[in-house]
Amino acid sequence: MNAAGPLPVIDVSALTGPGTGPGNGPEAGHARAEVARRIEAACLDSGFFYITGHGVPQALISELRDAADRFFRLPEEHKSRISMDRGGRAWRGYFPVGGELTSGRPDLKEGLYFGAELEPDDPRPLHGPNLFPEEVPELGPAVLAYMDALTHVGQAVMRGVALSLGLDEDYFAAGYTATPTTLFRIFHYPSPPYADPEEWGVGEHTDYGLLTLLLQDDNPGLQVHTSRGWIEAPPIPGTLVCNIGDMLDKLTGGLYRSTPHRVRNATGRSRLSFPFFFDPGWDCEVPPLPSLPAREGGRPRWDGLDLRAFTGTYGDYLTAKVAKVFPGLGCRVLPPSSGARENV
Ligand SMILES: O=C(O)CCC(=O)C(=O)O
Ligand SMILES: [Fe+2]
Repeated sequence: MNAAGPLPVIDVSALTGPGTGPGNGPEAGHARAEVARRIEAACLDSGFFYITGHGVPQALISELRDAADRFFRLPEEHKSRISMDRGGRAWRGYFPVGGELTSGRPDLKEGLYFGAELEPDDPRPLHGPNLFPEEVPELGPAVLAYMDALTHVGQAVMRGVALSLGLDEDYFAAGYTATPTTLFRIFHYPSPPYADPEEWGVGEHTDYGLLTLLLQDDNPGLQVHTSRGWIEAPPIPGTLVCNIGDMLDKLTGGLYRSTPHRVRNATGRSRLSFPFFFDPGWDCEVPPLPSLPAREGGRPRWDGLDLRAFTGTYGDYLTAKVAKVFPGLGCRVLPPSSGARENV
């Protein structure tokens, strides 16, 4: 592991607080511009940074962690009462260790998948009601409150991203994220022996959407593939790790790269992590931003994929990705005629 310098920590409170509206004075605008400059530097470098000043109450974070910890300590037969098989096309619920294949191999993690709470008859794949455990009744309310809080953080960071790209601060909120796709997962990485060096908690991958906002417990494990090599992104109390996903890469024509990362829990303890995905609306197509100069080439992606070649909606992209990491579920979420699978 290359011990290159740590990732930047950016205080985003200027983006979450009162904005540049009438009566707020020029200072608010200056503060936002400064945060945007730091976000730009981080996105041009590794695409990964920590944020502070996000405004998510510590009490809510503690409630969520405690409830998740209680859930993963339940016996397997209780956890599997909300198994993903029961969530169907909504892609919700619990999956056991080895149940997800991020890099074509089973991950050494178990987890819970959540999303916006919707009706069972929602026609879109990956949309519908959540499956919450009866054994831990406090988990459901904590998840929904946390997703709500993180949606605000996502909008705030995207204001900074917009400013960093020379766009109006509400550029994304007025379009791509007017109705964002929001997904939330809780992962538990047991502390396995890792006899095989090719075994990972989460295999190397990039994230699919615009931004990922990751809450970690006290245990390290996340590794990021920067241009200087693999570095660790250990937990820093009070922060969230923020990284950009494939859709922001695609929108910026590769100017902001979505960076591969992976997880190995070698602490000897259990590790919990809470990634929240803040993504474009389901029906949005995501061509390069018209305001940016067209860019040719650039370094090849880790997986050889050319994001510019994909032309469908974000919903198409996400559904095809999910079909790959959960092959059993894929046949249920992807219509047989979908061509998206081949392109992603
Ligand atoms: O668990 C982590 O620290 C990261 C998880 C991750 O990369 C993901 O869910 O996309
Ligand atoms: Fe990820």
